[in-house]
Amino acid sequence: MKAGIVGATGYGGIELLRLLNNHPQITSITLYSSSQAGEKFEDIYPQFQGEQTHILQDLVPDMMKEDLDVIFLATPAGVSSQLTPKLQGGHAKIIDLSGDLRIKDASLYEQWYNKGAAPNEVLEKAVYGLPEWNKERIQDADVIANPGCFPTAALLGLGPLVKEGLVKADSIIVDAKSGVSGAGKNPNPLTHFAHAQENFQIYKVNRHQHIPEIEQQLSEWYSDIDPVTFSTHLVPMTRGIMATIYVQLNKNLTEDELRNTFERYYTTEPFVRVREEGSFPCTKDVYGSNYCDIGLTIDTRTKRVTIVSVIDNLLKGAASQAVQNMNLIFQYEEKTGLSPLPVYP
Ligand SMILES: NC(=O)C1=CN([C@@H]2O[C@H](COP(=O)(O)OP(=O)(O)OC[C@H]3O[C@@H](n4cnc5c(N)ncnc54)[C@H](OP(=O)(O)O)[C@@H]3O)[C@@H](O)[C@H]2O)C=CC1
Ligand SMILES: CC(=O)N[C@@H](CCC(=O)OP(=O)(O)O)C(=O)O
Repeated sequence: MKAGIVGATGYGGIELLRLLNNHPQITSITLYSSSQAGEKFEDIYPQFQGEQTHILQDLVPDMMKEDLDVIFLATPAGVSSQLTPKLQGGHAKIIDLSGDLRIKDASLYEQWYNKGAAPNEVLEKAVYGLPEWNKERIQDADVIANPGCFPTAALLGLGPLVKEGLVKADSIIVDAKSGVSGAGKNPNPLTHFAHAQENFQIYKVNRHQHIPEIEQQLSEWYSDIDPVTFSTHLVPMTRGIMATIYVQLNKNLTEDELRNTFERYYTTEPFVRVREEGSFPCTKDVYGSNYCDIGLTIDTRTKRVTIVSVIDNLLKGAASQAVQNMNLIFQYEEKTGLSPLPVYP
């Protein structure tokens, strides 16, 4: 299988290269760059020197869509909305890591991303690539909208209770924290080392672009769901996301019934691990892996459920989830090439 990575010099692209390089079905990987075509990738990132070298290529959509089997777009918002129409309709499957193809309502995308949306024909074709919840549609897809990092953690944590109609519709609060690699390779005033280290800050309060993505999926599971409160914080660590989720139930459940609801959905899922009662995950438990670990409990005083969901933002939140989607599309075993265990400590 021949794979191409657009945006290969970015954090998501680099992780894709690392994963695809170890994927047994991938025979060639072509890297594309909009700003450094002609340069050797290994000169820019010497840590990747090895048996193979990669010259960064210019984007030629007409050739790419026929020559490649799968194209990953690891580009900033606003790029794949323009590029996907040029790459569609050929031989290659497209997996977009950005937010451009996730939100079905073009005007909602424009409102939250402050950019022009992809054409409706593209949005209609794009399948939301959350494998644990959308496997069948992913298997038939030509274009995948890979979920956002925060939505992956939030939705895997909320899915079983919302899908079962157990959550009071107006009670959802998602309090999320991310490491700085979530913002990509270029520092900005928020993520600059001098500002971010020894600091803990909330950002994009009530205006984070992942809010409509989370609400879109929740309302597919349960149409009467109300808007959610979703807050994001920057933590001075390189990678990792923790979403601490609070919901109220509309019926009483015991701890066992609560855990069983999650187990029913996730025991057959290779990358979601639900903790025993009293155990809660931290970000290092999934560092460098495709796992989402979930811990949960009910507060008998407030009747509120606390769900803790952790992922590696660059992996289950981006690159490895994209490879999981590729495996499903091409009918490889879902775990192929996704090295099973986290890096610890
Ligand atoms: N970082 C994370 O944890 C996550 C990121 N995402 C999303 O994935 C995408 C990639 O993220 P990330 O890797 O962190 O971002 P980076 O900023 O690290 O990298 C993006 C890359 O895109 C390329 N690029 C920039 N402009 C263009 C353009 N006009 N056309 C083609 N390529 C361009 C650049 O490479 P070059 O100049 O060589 O072309 C750049 O290296 C983003 O949309 C992001 O929001 C999603 C989930 C998690
Ligand atoms: C730490 C940090 O800044 N994280 C980014 C994640 C952005 C992202 O992944 O954006 P899309 O999913 O919309 O492509 C943020 O909160 O905006």
